Amino acid sequence: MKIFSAHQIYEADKFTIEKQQISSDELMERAATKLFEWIHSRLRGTSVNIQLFCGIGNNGGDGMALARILKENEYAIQVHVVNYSEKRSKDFLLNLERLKDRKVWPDFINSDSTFPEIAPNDIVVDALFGIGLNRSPDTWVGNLMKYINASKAFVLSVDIPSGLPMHRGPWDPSFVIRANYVLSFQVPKLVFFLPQTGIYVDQWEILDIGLDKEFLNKADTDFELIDREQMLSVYKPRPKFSHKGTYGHAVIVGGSYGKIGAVHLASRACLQSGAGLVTALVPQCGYLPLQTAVPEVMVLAKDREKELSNMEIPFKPTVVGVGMGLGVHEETVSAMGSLLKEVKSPMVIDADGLNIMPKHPEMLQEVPELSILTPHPKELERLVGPWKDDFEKLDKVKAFSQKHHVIIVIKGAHTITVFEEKGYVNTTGNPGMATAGSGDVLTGMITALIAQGYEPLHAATFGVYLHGLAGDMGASQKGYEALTASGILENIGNAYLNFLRPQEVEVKE
Ligand SMILES: NC(=O)C1=CN([C@@H]2O[C@H](COP(=O)(O)OP(=O)(O)OC[C@H]3O[C@@H](n4cnc5c(N)ncnc54)[C@H](O)[C@@H]3O)[C@@H](O)[C@H]2O)[C@@H](O)CC1
Ligand SMILES: [K+]
Repeated sequence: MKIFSAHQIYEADKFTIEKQQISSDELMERAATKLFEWIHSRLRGTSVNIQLFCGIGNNGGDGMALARILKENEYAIQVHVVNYSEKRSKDFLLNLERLKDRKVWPDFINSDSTFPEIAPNDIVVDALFGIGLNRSPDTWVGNLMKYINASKAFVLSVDIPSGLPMHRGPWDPSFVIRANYVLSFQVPKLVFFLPQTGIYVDQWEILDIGLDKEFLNKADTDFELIDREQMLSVYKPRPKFSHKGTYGHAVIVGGSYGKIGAVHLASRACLQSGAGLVTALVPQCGYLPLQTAVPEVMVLAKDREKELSNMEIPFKPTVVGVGMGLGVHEETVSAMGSLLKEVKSPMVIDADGLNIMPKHPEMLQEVPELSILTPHPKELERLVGPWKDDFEKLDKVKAFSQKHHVIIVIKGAHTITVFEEKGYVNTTGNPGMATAGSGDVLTGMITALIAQGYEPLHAATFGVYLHGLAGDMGASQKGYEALTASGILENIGNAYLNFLRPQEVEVKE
């Protein structure tokens, strides 16, 4: 599913209005009707007090139109116009008049007004600002937002939590509505998925307001949501007459004294994600534990006892995954330099494999094109430098990806895979996966997909998707706290099964 910028959404609105020969207020009416249907299907006429806080632009217009439809259906409503500007939109004014025609008189909140009381059982509809926010809300409007946030009421935001700009972090983090639920028109918004702004959104859902499908399909967007449907188009079924050679020989390079477990996790994850053969390249201390714990994995134990000083691979592997538990011993660093010179095909680089790079920038030049780097936030900062907000971070990562022609997997609640100009936002996973070794499992999985012939970008997005799904399945058995990297690993098979199972189609009444 594509993620559109504000500019693209306005374009889609305009295009739809022209093509379908409707007026802008008809589109607003559609939006408001969808909002009403969502609310009505849940409340079914329950007597609850609904307080609508409406701005003076089109987001406020949506709120006003919704208020009218709620009133027509005998809901108890109170409408507040938050009068933050004289520049009222045409469709807002039209819907204000329509509301007055129904004998509903909104109260107008200005900078010196006392805010209305909000009871814990009320429902607040937040229609202050939509995607048109382009500067910080005035202090009194911000204070109203804080007041709404401090209430115990359920807050339903129209399109986007008010106060969140579409293109940058908020000017003041306390001047943003914290939404229990966001009903967003037609397309998801990037801010729902970024760590600094996703915190304002508990749950979100898309309402289809009938924007032109052809326009939406054709548009080129900077970001995309990775979902099951898309991954199914990437998935490579295993042919009957295949053999283990068909699925490649992956080499996992890593480990040092006390950190052999990282290689254990990555190698097992690599096998369980479908690689034909897996060899672990480790220092001597890794030989016995790996041979004992994972009989399916071949082990190449190099000369030193406690760390790798030689990463020579005596055959041509399909793919190399490197870095987990490696340490940063001087000789390990130099061995890594040689490995990078040796390998010409895309690699997967994680953990210490990444930590080595910023101190040895010359190594970055040796990273094969289309390699996949999987940094967590600290590792990422070392690679691209600090950022002031998530948007700057994404810009920096895109620039880095373009410069070095590599794929970067920004790990987080919604992992974003970046390749050149574009970001792919993952939708699986849960907070239970923030646990030791989770990243080693991911590296093993992505390495396995490359071994099986997936092109690197697909290996990264599909690997991230499956890893999250395996984590979700693990968490459903054990809960977040008890989920471990082994728990994720054990569910890779279940994740594949779940992913490939035909989904039940929801039958509408
Ligand atoms: N035809 C359409 O374009 C549709 C628009 N829709 C709604 O329209 C919204 C966008 O509406 P608008 O573009 O009118 O913008 P908003 O309603 O988001 O914002 C209101 C206006 O206030 C001004 N403004 C921005 N920041 C401000 C600030 N900090 N203080 C004071 N004034 C500020 C801007 O001029 C902006 O246009 C969407 O989020 C959606 O809810 C929906 O009705 C669907 C159809
Ligand atoms: K809003």
